[in-house]
This record gives sequence, C-alpha cells and structure tokens, in this order.
Amino acid sequence: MPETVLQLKNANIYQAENLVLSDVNVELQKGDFVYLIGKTGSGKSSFMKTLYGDLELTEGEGHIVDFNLLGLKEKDIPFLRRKLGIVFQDFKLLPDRTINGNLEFVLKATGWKDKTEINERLIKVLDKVGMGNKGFKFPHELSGGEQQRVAIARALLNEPELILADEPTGNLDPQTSIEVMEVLQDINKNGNTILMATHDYALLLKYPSKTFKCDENKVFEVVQRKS
Ligand SMILES: Nc1ncnc2c1ncn2[C@@H]1O[C@H](COP(=O)(O)OP(=O)(O)OP(=O)(O)O)[C@@H](O)[C@H]1O
Repeated sequence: MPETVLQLKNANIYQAENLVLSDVNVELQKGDFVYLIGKTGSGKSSFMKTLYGDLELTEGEGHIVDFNLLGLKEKDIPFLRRKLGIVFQDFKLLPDRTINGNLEFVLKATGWKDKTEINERLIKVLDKVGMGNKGFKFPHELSGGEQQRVAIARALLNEPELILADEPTGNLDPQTSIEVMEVLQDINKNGNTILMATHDYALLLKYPSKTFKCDENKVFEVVQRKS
C-alpha cells in the first residue's frame, strides 16, 4: 500500500495578500524523489515554506506527514519540523562550532540526552554523506559541497519522514552539484522521501524523476521526454 506523506488539494498559497499559487494539487508517496521546478519568482520557495509551516495555509487542504497544514498552530510547528529534514541553498550551519557541534546542537534541541547515543548518531549520519572523518572541522574549513553534505546529514538526524530541499545545489558549481545530488540519490535509494526545489535543469536531465512545475500561479506535473 503506498503511504502518502504529502497531499495538497485545491490549496491557495499567498505571500502577504498576493496569491502566488492557486488551486495546487500535489501528492507525494513514501519513497518518492520529486522535483519542483520553475523560474525565479514562480513560487517554489513559497510552496516549500508552506510545507514547513513558514507560510500559513489558509485556503484548501494540506496534509504533511501526520500534520494538517490548515489551521496549523504556532506551537505545533517545531513538532512538524522534527518530522521533516530541511536543506537550504545556503547550508545554514552554525559558524561558531564544529560539524559535530552543529549536529549535537540539533539532537540536544530535539530531546537527545545520552552522550553515547548522540555520538553514535553523529557518526552514522556523517558516514551516510561521506563526511565521517570531518566532524572535528568548523564550517569555514569545509568547501561548499562539503557544507551541503553536512546540512544533509543534519536533516537526516531525526529520521525524517520527508526531506525538503530548497535549491540545495544553488550555491554550488556543476561538478559539486552532481556530487551532492549523488548523496541525495543514495539516501532516496535507502528509503528517504525527497522533495527538491531546483532550477538546475541539467540535474533533472541527468537524474530524471517525477517533476512538478510552478508557472503562472499554477503547479502542474511535467512529463520529461527521453531524447
Ligand atoms: N515575503 C514576501 N512578501 C511578499 N511577496 C513575496 C515575499 N516573498 C516572495 N514574494 C513574492 O512571491 C512570489 C514567489 O516568490 P518565491 O520566492 O516563492 O519564488 P521562487 O520560485 O522560489 O523564486 P527563486 O527561484 O528566485 O527563489 C514572487 O512574486 C515574490 O516576489
């Protein structure tokens, strides 16, 4: 039985009073790798922000993991985010502590207490992204691609039901983008569900997958033609 992790039905997405996307109908199943594409300003980030509770959904229906986005309360947002792994274009690592320190910070903030368990989890997620030997480094000592790998490791810490990646390769050169994409592909093959917003069409061609496009205030599925 497919398990739905995200469902938007007739959803309208606003930025202030402006309708950015109207009548959005999107569904993701567990294990999917789905792209969200579209030109600058077409609404990709607004779509993603709605999913992690940064923009309020006020019209239509929206369910993500086991949360109802319609009428989501401020106090429930941290609990929703614990079930999501969020990866941003600019990595958002804390500059004043090491990679291990960054990951430990998230675990402690989400209730982990046992030192041994924390250390085991850090090693496990860093290994998954090929950064097992870099935990002692500070973010500024890593390349952009390495920092993004760490950000992906951080997203994996609490075994998220869905990973939301908003332009994860946006700050990376083409070769590094491919390396980061390989990491995302690997974790998807290991069962993680991923929704990735991107405007990098080269990646779409190299790693074809189900794709939704934002255009003229609408979101629709596009079918990639094999050339
Ligand atoms: N805080 C805001 N207040 C009002 N309007 C906003 C705000 N943020 C974005 N918008 C508008 O909403 C529309 C969609 O923006 P959004 O950032 O979602 O697009 P995007 O597809 O993610 O673009 P990009 O690829 O440049 O990040 C744009 O017209 C933008 O000007």
